[in-house]
Amino acid sequence: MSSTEATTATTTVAAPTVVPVALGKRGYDILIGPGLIDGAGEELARRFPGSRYAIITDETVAEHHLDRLTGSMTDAGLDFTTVELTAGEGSKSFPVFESAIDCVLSARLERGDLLIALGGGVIGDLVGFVAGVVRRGMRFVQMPTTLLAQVDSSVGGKTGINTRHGKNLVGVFHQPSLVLADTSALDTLAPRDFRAGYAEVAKYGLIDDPAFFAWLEANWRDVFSGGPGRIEAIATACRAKAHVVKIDEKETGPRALLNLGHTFGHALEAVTHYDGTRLVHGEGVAIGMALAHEFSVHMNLCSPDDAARVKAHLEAVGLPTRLQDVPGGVGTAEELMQAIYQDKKVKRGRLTFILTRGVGKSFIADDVAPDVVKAFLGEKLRG
Ligand SMILES: NC(=O)c1ccc[n+]([C@@H]2O[C@H](COP(=O)([O-])OP(=O)(O)OC[C@H]3O[C@@H](n4cnc5c(N)ncnc54)[C@H](O)[C@@H]3O)[C@@H](O)[C@H]2O)c1
Ligand SMILES: O=C(O)C(=O)C[C@@H](O)[C@H](O)[C@H](O)COP(=O)(O)O
Ligand SMILES: [Zn+2]
Repeated sequence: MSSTEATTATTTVAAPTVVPVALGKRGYDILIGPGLIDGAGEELARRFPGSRYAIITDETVAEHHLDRLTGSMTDAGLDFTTVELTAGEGSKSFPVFESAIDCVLSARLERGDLLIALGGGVIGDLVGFVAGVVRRGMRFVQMPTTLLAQVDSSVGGKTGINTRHGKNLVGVFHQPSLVLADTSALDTLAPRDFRAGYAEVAKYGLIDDPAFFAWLEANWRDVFSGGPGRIEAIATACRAKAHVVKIDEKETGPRALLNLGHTFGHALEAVTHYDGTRLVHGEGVAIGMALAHEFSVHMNLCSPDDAARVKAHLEAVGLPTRLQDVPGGVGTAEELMQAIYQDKKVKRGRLTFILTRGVGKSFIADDVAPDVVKAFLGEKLRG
């Protein structure tokens, strides 16, 4: 055999992009790239020697990606148990929270062990909350498998569940110990869920990065088709979020900017009873961001051209932008206002909104007059 024939073919996997979240003792790395689930066992064994794990996922994600993770963890000699929950927003609820806790305790995981959230934002928010309270705080690893989770929910430590009163009303700030964003997991994601996650990507441009928004307008097809722009967009979003979380971990100030589009969006999710067939979070955020720009025009803060530009881009990628786009309707302006009053940004009964002076010029507006918001919503409901 010649030396050329003897050479073993090796697959070169590009090193992941690493984005640090600089929070001192609570700091951690976000690793972004393809194949990270397959290499997770080794990564975990190196970073958390001697630990046991509970992998918590949903049934859809399990079907596509659980074997890759359990195979890798078995190869690395790790001890773990797995829990599969029902997919969808309904799992961010007290009954599912309780049953997840029961599984973790039944497996006798100790405080120093780790939970692994393998899934989208629903699994990440729920598992983070379980980790935050079981034995008064366990460590957890985020393995986000949706675009939304890779660019937003897996980073920053906001965890929690919904109640009939509103979105994310019960939860804790609890930072993960590591985020492994395997971009190849996105290949199995339904187009609707990919689009919904894109709304949160566009959000970073609209908050304070007009160049990123312009880049997305030019490159969104590459992001959707899985070209090199996809990892670039995810890394840009993670860097932006890591920066905001570093300067304001518990949202006493600028972190509220990450709520652009969410005051309206969360109200829409609440009035549609978190029914993911009618509206998913990212779609609510897309409508909410379009409304936030139109409301800013209504308040003479933003030019109609900028609001139209934002709406045009969201519509170009196939996202909804109007109240009328929600199947089955969204109720009355009064019903939406009741939901808006449960927003966590309400201070002493006064409404806070993220408004804008144009693309990439968002700001926090305290004390927005409720009758002006209600009149605006009434106008929008009339079409
Ligand atoms: N904590 C935060 O900072 C934060 C930020 C943004 C959103 N969120 C929350 O995130 C949630 C929305 O997250 P989401 O959009 O990821 O929804 P999700 O977790 O419900 O996932 C969407 C759907 O995709 C499926 N799925 C996930 N990964 C898949 C894959 N790789 N292949 C095939 N199917 C896959 C899921 O089973 C589900 O049916 C909302 O509850 C929202 O409030 C939290
Ligand atoms: O991380 C944040 O801060 C955000 O606001 C990100 C949002 O995209 C996310 O939907 C978050 O869960 C909303 O926070 P909430 O405090 O309004 O529940
Ligand atoms: Zn969001």
